[in-house]
Amino acid sequence: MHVLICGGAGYVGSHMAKCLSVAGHEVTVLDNLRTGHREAVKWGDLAVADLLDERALSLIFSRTQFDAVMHFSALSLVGESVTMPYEYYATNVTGTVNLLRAMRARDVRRLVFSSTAAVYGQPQSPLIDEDHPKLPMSPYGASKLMVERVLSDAAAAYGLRSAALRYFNAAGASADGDIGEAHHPETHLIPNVLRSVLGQGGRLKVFGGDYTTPDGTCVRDYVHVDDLADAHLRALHYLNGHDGAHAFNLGNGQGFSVREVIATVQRVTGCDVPFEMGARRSGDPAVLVAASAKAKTELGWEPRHSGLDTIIESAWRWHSNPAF
Ligand SMILES: NC(=O)c1ccc[n+]([C@@H]2O[C@H](COP(=O)([O-])OP(=O)(O)OC[C@H]3O[C@@H](n4cnc5c(N)ncnc54)[C@H](O)[C@@H]3O)[C@@H](O)[C@H]2O)c1
Ligand SMILES: O=c1ccn([C@@H]2O[C@H](COP(=O)(O)OP(=O)(O)O[C@H]3O[C@H](CO)[C@H](O)[C@H](O)[C@H]3O)[C@@H](O)[C@H]2O)c(=O)[nH]1
Repeated sequence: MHVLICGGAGYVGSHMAKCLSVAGHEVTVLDNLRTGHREAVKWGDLAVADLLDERALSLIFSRTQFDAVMHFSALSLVGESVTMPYEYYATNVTGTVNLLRAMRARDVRRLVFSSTAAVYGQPQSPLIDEDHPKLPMSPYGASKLMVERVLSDAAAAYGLRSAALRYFNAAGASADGDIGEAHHPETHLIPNVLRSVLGQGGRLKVFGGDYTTPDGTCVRDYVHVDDLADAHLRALHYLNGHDGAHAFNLGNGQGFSVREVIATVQRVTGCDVPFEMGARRSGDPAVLVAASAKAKTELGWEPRHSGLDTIIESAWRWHSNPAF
């Protein structure tokens, strides 16, 4: 297959490009390089374009007949989305509708879409499954849920087959250290803990120690980026035999607190983590853990790099010697 990867210069998308390439597929990356990196595009061609530029999209689709699209492009910081909602809805919703129109014009009928646990909002049960109420608390989460609605409507109107993969906390890096997470500024926990060990960015600030969790810090479900890529590949194959718009949670089903992440980093790196306790970050639920039974049953997905040690070891390898 020849797969177009929108956002393939970013963190998850670049691991996807590698995974598809290793599986023998051809890849083209479309990215505006806003948060992505040219150096992360090592598999397939790069078309530098913005999803808001319909002419550029139509040109890219006229050059190649893609078999499917994987769509990672987005603005994806919860806090930032609250302060600049127009940009978030434009990129995440309008950009996606532009992409879907370009696909329709060329009769490309399969899409795997990066959704998020943020579509659920405040958890109403310890484990979140796909039927959990969807009450996003930020423009970011709302924009992803809107796209999921568009995908359902597109299935009914145009026969688009899609899978929305709702990831929990993507983490880790490629085992051989050639690509990894490189967000500037970095907001995610694991890279920030590692940066504090490396003396970059000062002491780690722990956002809140007074949550109703066993040690008072927030609990999250960390899933290795290569396991996410594997799930996307499985979702793509799933769409060969299934009409409609589908959604799957992707997580390990096991939560780790911020303090547990810090302790694991200390163990894996053999270094102390300089940190201080700070105030809660607004919008952070105390616990977010996935029930991913649906992805296991229907996609045959099983996370293989799911241990927190494995995730942190791979991230440590990358952050100690990043290629970009
Ligand atoms: N990282 C996580 O923990 C996480 C969790 C849940 C969901 N997600 C979702 O997964 C996807 C990938 O996340 P990531 O961490 O790799 O993000 P990222 O920022 O590293 O990658 C996004 C890519 O999209 C590109 N992009 C942004 N706007 C664009 C536009 N208008 N046109 C073309 N390209 C554009 C960026 O340049 C970047 O390369 C996002 O959709 C995000 O919402 C991520
Ligand atoms: O420097 C930091 C960074 C994070 N945290 C804490 O660590 C936990 C994890 O935070 P991340 O920023 O790494 O991840 P989030 O759970 O906030 O966000 C992730 O999950 C969301 C779904 O709820 C979205 O999908 C988002 O894109 C994705 O990064 C949170 O409790 C946060 O408060 C800190 O204490 N200090």
